[in-house]
Amino acid sequence: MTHLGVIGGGGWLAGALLRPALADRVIRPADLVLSSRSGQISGFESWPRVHMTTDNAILVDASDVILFSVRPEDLDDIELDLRGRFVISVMAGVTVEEIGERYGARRIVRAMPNACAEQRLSFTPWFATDDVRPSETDFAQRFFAASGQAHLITSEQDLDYFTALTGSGAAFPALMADAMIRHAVESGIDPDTADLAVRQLFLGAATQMMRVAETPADIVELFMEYRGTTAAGLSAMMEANIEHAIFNGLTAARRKASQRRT
Ligand SMILES: NC(=O)C1=CN([C@@H]2O[C@H](COP(=O)(O)OP(=O)(O)OC[C@H]3O[C@@H](n4cnc5c(N)ncnc54)[C@H](OP(=O)(O)O)[C@@H]3O)[C@@H](O)[C@H]2O)C=CC1
Ligand SMILES: O=C(O)[C@@H]1CCC=N1
Repeated sequence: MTHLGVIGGGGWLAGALLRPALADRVIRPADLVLSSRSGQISGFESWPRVHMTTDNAILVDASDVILFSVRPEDLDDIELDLRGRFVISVMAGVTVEEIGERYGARRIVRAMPNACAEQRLSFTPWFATDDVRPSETDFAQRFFAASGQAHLITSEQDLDYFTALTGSGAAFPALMADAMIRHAVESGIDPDTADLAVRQLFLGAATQMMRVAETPADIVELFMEYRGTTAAGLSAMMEANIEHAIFNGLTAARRKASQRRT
């Protein structure tokens, strides 16, 4: 079995990825080492054999696979020699070139999961350098598949785009959901009921969009054809140029994802 070391293993994303992988036995608890700066790591109480450390060198010595899950700005404090080692990174905007330059590794997988990993509902595109071995790509696929849909891609540049589109997880839908809840409350619906109604709406909408053959555009068109209440709402949102707001948001997030290199 693979020995996995996760630098930043106490963080939000690491926990969201690791709990499904542990539950599915992709990794054995005794073969997992997590590091943090503070030594404060919670969320692994069900797996008491997981090792925890504040020393990344100890983590590296104990691991076949080193997964980086720290915030990009924290990399400057991490000095390691990872020549000849297999490295996975989930860090936004950190290229394989940068990882290679900093740490000497050549066998690198870069992935962009999202925090829906905790619910096993991440969309996780991942990219591998040419030198990565078949057993290592197999591990990466199994590891990311435990927490959602793992999708091998061949263009590293596309990862910056996916950082904006799907790495953001619930954030963009949550913005729309929050506006709907606030409108409902302003219209006299009690807050708890508004909250429940909108959460259930998003669950229903996402489940339906995943299960029916029609595309999201088809669904919009279907409601427009009724020329009823929903069409009135959709038309007003289109007139207010909701598409423009969404395009601007994704463009800004995409720009930020590649900003470290500009
Ligand atoms: N959260 C998300 O939705 C997503 C995050 N990402 C990427 O994942 C990465 C992690 O994000 P996230 O989990 O949200 O961040 P968090 O801040 O939740 O976690 C970062 C972790 O890194 C630890 N850390 C920082 N410096 C060191 C160090 N020198 N040695 C060991 N551990 C260290 C922190 O420890 P301590 O708390 O003790 O300081 C903390 O446990 C980022 O690069 C982000 O871009 C990608 C997609 C989605
Ligand atoms: O917002 C961020 O920077 C990180 C990367 C993608 C999701 N969270």
